Amino acid sequence: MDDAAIVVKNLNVGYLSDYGIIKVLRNVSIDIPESKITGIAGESGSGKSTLATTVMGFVNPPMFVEDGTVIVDGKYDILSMSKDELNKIRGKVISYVPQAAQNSLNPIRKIKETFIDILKSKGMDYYANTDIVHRALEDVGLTDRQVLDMYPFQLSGGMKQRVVIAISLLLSPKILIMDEPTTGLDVVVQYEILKLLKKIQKEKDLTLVIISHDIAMLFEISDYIGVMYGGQIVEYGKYNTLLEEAYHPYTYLLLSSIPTVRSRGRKLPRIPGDFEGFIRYPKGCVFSSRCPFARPECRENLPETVAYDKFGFYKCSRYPEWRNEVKKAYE
Ligand SMILES: Nc1ncnc2c1ncn2[C@@H]1O[C@H](COP(=O)(O)OP(=O)(O)OP(=O)(O)O)[C@@H](O)[C@H]1O
Repeated sequence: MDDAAIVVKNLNVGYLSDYGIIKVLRNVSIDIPESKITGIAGESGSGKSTLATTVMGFVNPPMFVEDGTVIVDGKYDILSMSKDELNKIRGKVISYVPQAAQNSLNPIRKIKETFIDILKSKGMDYYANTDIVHRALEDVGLTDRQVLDMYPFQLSGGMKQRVVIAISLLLSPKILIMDEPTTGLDVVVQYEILKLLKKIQKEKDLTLVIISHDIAMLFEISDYIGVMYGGQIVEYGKYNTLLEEAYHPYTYLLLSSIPTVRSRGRKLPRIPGDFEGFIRYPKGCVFSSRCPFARPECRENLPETVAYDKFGFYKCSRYPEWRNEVKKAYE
């Protein structure tokens, strides 16, 4: 316990595009604790999926890694492993469920055939391993085995998502990364899927990383939260620490902009402006142009990363001064 399941160090990742090189991840470092739920929050385009795919070693053109390391489960140096080596650990040590995975279940193949393909890709025979498949389906609450003889279109969105989770857990990985696991599902089904994920995480002592733009949902389920902005993780820490005392103004503003019953009728703080983009990237703090608490030096100088506890950190050189200004501005 209390070790890191994923260690990312000084990761810089970009894309080759018609406009030249677009550098997206900028010096990302994070230790993700094992046996906990980590939520990675951030607006669309902040680099969440780029981070997840790099951690999985899915680095294919136009994406490229400039430098940095990713160590998984204390021993797998992902970015120096071959495709064959990566294939051996994917599914067994670390699994990944991409965004909208439930929609990419092959529509003309029965669920059983998808399991046959997956096991085959790992050199395993379906019929010799039906017990594993049945257990995986039971784990996600699909106790009726008839589901194996159904086509994806015969399943509801929630059932498809359960199948996808069963596939990702088939070979008992220690780590599961899920990209937007509840997007596109109705609210009741979202709640059921979250409850299921929490149950599975506890029962299997899984390290679960959930990536989403839905910060309210992440705060519901996570033990730790990372906040991404413009290709950086600007803050990481225990969810209740961030909730009670965010160290980074962006975290504070994101949390304050979530409507609650209590805020009804009150004006919510908003985040002014837009991110400059990865081409006209800010020189100093990445959030400085939108930060109501920024000083001229924030625009010029990169903030230090301030670490605390075992895993927490933030990138703001104006903490704690900006907290006093919050009181004057909004409270
Ligand atoms: N194939 C690509 N070619 C060029 N640039 C890309 C490509 N994929 C992503 N990018 C760039 O990387 C940025 C981050 O994308 P990424 O998908 O990692 O963000 P995200 O936070 O996961 O967003 P979303 O929630 O919308 O998926 C994008 O804004 C875009 O500029």
